[in-house]
Order: sequence, then C-alpha cells, then structure tokens
Amino acid sequence: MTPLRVALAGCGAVGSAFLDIVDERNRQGLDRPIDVVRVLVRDPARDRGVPLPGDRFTDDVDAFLDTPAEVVVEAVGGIEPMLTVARRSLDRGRDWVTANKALVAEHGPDLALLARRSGAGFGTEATVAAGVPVVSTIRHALADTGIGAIRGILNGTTNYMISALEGGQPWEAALHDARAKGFAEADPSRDLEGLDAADKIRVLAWLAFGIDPAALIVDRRPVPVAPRSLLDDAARRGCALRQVAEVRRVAGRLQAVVAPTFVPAGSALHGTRFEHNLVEIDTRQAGLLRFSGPGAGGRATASALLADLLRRHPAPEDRGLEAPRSTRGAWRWAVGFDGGRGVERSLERAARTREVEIAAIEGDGDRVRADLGATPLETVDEVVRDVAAGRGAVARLEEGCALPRTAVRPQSAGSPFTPSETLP
Ligand SMILES: NC(=O)C1=CN([C@@H]2O[C@H](COP(=O)(O)OP(=O)(O)OC[C@H]3O[C@@H](n4cnc5c(N)ncnc54)[C@H](OP(=O)(O)O)[C@@H]3O)[C@@H](O)[C@H]2O)C=CC1
Ligand SMILES: N[C@@H](CC=O)C(=O)O
Repeated sequence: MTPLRVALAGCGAVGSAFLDIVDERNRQGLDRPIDVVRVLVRDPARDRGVPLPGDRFTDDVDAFLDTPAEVVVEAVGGIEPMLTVARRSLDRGRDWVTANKALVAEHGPDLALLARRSGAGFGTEATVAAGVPVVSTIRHALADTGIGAIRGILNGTTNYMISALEGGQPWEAALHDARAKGFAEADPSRDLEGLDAADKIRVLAWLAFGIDPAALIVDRRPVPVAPRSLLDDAARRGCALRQVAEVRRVAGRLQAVVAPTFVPAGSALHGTRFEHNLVEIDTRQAGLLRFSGPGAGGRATASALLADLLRRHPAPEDRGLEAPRSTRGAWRWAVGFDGGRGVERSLERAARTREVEIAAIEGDGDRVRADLGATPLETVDEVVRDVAAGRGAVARLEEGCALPRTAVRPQSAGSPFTPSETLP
C-alpha cells in the first residue's frame, strides 16, 4: 500500500505524541501506513527522542511547503506563521488538520472557504476538548437540528490546577505540573485568563450557530492567582469552583462568557476534575447531551488529529479481523479470587465439571482473574462455591451480564462473592 504522506508542523507536546501514535499504528501494519515526510520546528537540531530520523526536521517554511504531502497536520499554535502555512497548503489542495484553536477562532471561516474552493479537507476536531469528539458531533451528528446553548469546562490546565489546589497542592506547583504534563499553552496566561477557553467557545459558536467566530464577543473573567479563598467561599455555599465557558442564544442574540464560576457540588461540572473537559449541549430535539474526557494532553489531542486525517483517508474496510462464527469466547462474567493455593487449577476443574467455558484466565497462583463464557448466574455461583470452599479463596464478582435465571435450577442460596469495590 502506498503510504499517506503527511507534513507535520510542530513537534512539542502534541506533535511528538502524534509521531508516537503514527509509529505505533504503522508497526501494527493493519492499515495504510502514514509517512511523516517533513516536520517544521523552530530548532531542527534538537534531539527530541521521537521515532523519526533527524533529517526530516526543518525550520524553513518554504522547504516544508515544498515537500510533497497529501495532508498537513498543524500543532504549532498562534496566528503567524501558521496562517500563511495554512493558506498556502489549502491553496495547493492539501488537507489541513489543526489543533490550533487561536487560528481557527480568528480565521476559521476564511480557511474553510479556501478549503472548499480547492477541494482540500479542513479538520478542526483537535481544537476543542482534545480527545472528546465535540467538533464533529456539532458539525455532523447534530448538523442544523437546533442548539440552544453550549456550556462546559474547556480548559484542561485551569481545571487541573483547581483540582490540584482542592487536593492541597500549592498553585505554583500545580502550574509547574500542568506544564510538565504538556497541558498548558506555551504562554499559560492564555489558560488562566480564559483566552484559550474563549477561543474554544468561539470555535463551537461558529460550528453551532454559523456566526463568524472572530466577531463573537466573549465576556471573559480571569481565574485569580491562587484562588484558595474562592474555593473556600464556594465550599461554604455547597459549591465548587470551575472555569466555565458558555455560549447561549438569548432573544435572537448570542451571549458568550468564560469565567470562574461556583457550580453545585455533585453536578457534572463539579465532577469534572484535573485535565478533563466537559461539554454540555442543549439541543432543541434531543435535550441535554453531555460529553466528557481528557481535554488536554499530547496523546488525547494527537488522537483527534489522527481521526480528522483518517476521516479523509479512511482505512480499508477489511482490517484482517475475522467475524466470529459464534458467541463462544466472548466474556460474560469476570470473576477474581484472592488467596488459596492452586486456585487457578481448581477453577479450571470446577468450570469443566459445570460445563462453563473459561474465555480467558490470568493469575499468579494465589490470585486469579477469569472471564467466564455466557452462563446463568447460579452456575457461576456454583463454580465459585466449589473453588472458594475447596481452596479457602475469597471471590470477587467484577462484572457480569445478567442472563435470566434458568427455570430448572433452584435459586442460589446467598452469594458466594464478597462485595467488590469495582461494583457500585
Ligand atoms: N497541549 C495540549 O494539550 C493541546 C494543545 N493544543 C494546541 O496544539 C498546538 C500545539 O500545542 P503544544 O504541542 O502543546 O505546543 P508546544 O509549545 O509543546 O509545541 C509547539 C511546537 O511548535 C514549534 N514552533 C513554535 N513556533 C514555531 C515557529 N514559528 N515555526 C516553526 N515551529 C514553531 C515548536 O518548535 P520547537 O520544538 O523547536 O520549539 C514546537 O515543536 C497549539 O495550538 C495548542 O493550543 C490543542 C489541544 C490540546
Ligand atoms: N492549554 C489547553 C490545551 C488544550 O486545548 C488546555 O489546557 O485546555
């Protein structure tokens, strides 16, 4: 298969994670290989420990643009020189896939128009909420069905720092960690002052309401430095502090805000912690939709870049996986045993006696975890009793598919499992 040629702009937190993911994917050898033919950086001589030869790196924008590639992936940030690189790439009909929300918030509609004219793809999934697919949800899955409001936590760095402060970490140490983990912008004041979240809410407003994102005025309030006293105030009122971004239709107009906000304890906003993001979409037809997951970090963002890229250059339908001919081998009950010598062999024997299939088993003698095939609960109970009684092991039920009880068997007398922390 001819490889798909990609030119990558940027090899920081996001760009280097993109190279790692591409390398892992190429090694699996299942899909069309991706060849990253050029990487644009400021310092091409620096050893970055990435799976790509050093001679692919350049700081020369013209050399970067002149390298033949079907797709340009951008993970640099800021307006220039990336606006020029985007325009020139799209003009040439190259797909442009970007994580740069500042650029899309300022120039998204112009770039989308350029892409339409040249027939190039324009992928922006990675600009908002990193690994959480809200961009394509709003653009494609919801299309023009009607959105009343979008609200959520859109900045992983600020949320990470607030969570760290809640856990007793000093503010400066939290900032240090957020930078070290690759969450923060090159200038972290963009995170804390709400500029990053404002760019993201502008991008979402463009996609949801068709407004020029650059024209949307966002009422933006910075998170104060070391907001310990705000956290305490919030707690006294049964709330927690979060940086919340929102855009809402009000009387035929759009109102947008990014601000440190008291949110009720126990709410989804409160439950969103560390670098996770939450996006709530108030839809006219389907009610409130909620999306959450890692909203910052190299790998989560690179995953969104790769998804945009693969949407235009899909993998072949046949991935060499065989469709199962029966449901045998699919797990139905996950059980674990602690203690009791030889518990693994005892489990195998009990399963054989009761004609229960063991789909997978792993253990180290005294601790065993097994996936049992589709089996009525009372048979699972019997197997577990046999093992636990004979070996003195403690059994845990981790997960199971609640098949109906069989008519012929008596109801089990009490559960042989000890309560498991993995089940609510
Ligand atoms: N980090 C994250 O969690 C997320 C980031 N994003 C966005 O992704 C983009 C990249 O972020 P991130 O990887 O964190 O940033 P980094 O600061 O870690 O990396 C930026 C990269 O761009 C290169 N670069 C910077 N300026 C130039 C320039 N003028 N010419 C050529 N190369 C340049 C740098 O080169 P060098 O290495 O030589 O300095 C570096 O490799 C930004 O738009 C960001 O907002 C989006 C979602 C999440
Ligand atoms: N700095 C941003 C990175 C992702 O967009 C954030 O913290 O959310």
